[in-house]
Amino acid sequence: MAGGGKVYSFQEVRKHSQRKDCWLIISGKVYDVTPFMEEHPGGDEVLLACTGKDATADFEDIGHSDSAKELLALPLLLVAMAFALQNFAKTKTE
Ligand code: HEM
Repeated sequence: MAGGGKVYSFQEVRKHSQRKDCWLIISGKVYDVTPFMEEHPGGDEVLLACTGKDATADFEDIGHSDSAKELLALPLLLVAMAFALQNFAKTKTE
């Protein structure tokens, strides 16, 4: 969550709608997905397309796996690092 438990107005969240500064609203929580943009398996474009609005339906409708949903409870910087490591390991074993 961006800011750990802070309450944001929609106007404030909407200011963060760029590739290098991207916040998403999912199920009433604000996520700073900036560090996750490059590592998101669905790509950064879909994330960008979901800024500045409630992205809950988009997140649900795509049919994310249970493990993808569980990632929402973790700091996205750590999630991004884990994905980067996983991809790096793949390039070493292929
Ligand atoms: C912080 C929020 C998000 C996280 C942690 C996340 C995580 C993931 C993960 C782990 C996958 C791999 C497939 C899976 O396990 O389900 C995935 C795929 C995908 N995600 Fe997300 N996602 C997020 C937000 C979104 C949003 C808002 C959209 C907008 C529609 C989206 C669209 C997609 C798409 C299109 C795929 C590819 C599906 C496929 O090719 O199988 N994601 N995401």
